[in-house]
Amino acid sequence: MQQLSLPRPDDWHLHLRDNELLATTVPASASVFGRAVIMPNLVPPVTDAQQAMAYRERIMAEVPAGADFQPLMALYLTQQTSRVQVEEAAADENIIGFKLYPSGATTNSAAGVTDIEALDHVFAAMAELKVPLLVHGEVTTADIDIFDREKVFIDTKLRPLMERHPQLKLILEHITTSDAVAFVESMGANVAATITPQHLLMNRNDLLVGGVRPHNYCLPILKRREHQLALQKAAVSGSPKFFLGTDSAPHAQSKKEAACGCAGCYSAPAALELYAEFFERMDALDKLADFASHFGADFYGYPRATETVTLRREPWQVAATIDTAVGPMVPYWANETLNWQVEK
Ligand SMILES: NC(=O)N[C@@H](CC(=O)O)C(=O)O
Ligand SMILES: [Zn+2]
Ligand SMILES: [Zn+2]
Repeated sequence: MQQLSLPRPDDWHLHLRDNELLATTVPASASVFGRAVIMPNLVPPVTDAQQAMAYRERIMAEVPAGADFQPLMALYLTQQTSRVQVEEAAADENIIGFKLYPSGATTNSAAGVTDIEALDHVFAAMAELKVPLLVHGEVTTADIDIFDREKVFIDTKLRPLMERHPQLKLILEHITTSDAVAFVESMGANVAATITPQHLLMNRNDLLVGGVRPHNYCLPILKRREHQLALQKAAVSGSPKFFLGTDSAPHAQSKKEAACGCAGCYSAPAALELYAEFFERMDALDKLADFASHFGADFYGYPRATETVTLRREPWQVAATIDTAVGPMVPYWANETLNWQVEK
């Protein structure tokens, strides 16, 4: 196969950051994706509808002419989030749901949730008003090993949460373990998951063998190979519960290549091509359109895209660095080759 057309894909988990960096990050995603869920972990976080609208306007100002890009704003859930805010979110077509960051779990999560159970009235309102809950699923206590944090979160927080709120529409984001796959499969159609390119293409060897590779460092951290295999199987299974969310998370090169490097892979410059690479390696290119363009829209209740994008089989090399307003950035897969290229 030399050419592959699919309905315009959507990115159901994306970090664009803010201000001058938007001139780089928005075109990178808007040139390929039709819709994207915009993560709210700015400093300060995007916690209410007003802040989200102001942020959305800053994003829209950077959408290239001719691109039809729809940012779907996620609001940052805090211990102070109220039922009124859930009602506001439900009434606002530009807001997709609330994002739960356990406090301390990841980049800019300090304002996140410290006591999930204390927010039960908020989750009840979300279930009632059909407002989705997007979850970074990791516990944060020092006694739990970083490689076990997703599984422990599922067992101690998520399963009980779903028992208390069985109707809650929940997306476990950037899943990394066979435990997460099993959890999602064990739940009803109101529970789904996104999977990143790095968790499909890599395991923890790619982070640590032969030297530490900071550009493959993200959270939840890459796991052992058997978990990667479980994610791969889920992605090509044809189950509508698993779909595309890049978690493209740009950090300046100087912040990644540092004594205490930031977590996040900037995959947007090659996002769809990375997924195509994975699906081709799995001999499952026929499943790419469902994963990238159909299942997420179906789950969230948006119409499937009618426009198409075309991938050509024309190997290319991902840039070593990308110049941005905050200095050079090393994209995920830098200097490596990809077989497929999006026609732009
Ligand atoms: N995935 C990451 O490693 N980093 C993300 C935050 C997140 O999605 O957890 C970021 O904002 O940098
Ligand atoms: Zn996260
Ligand atoms: Zn993320």
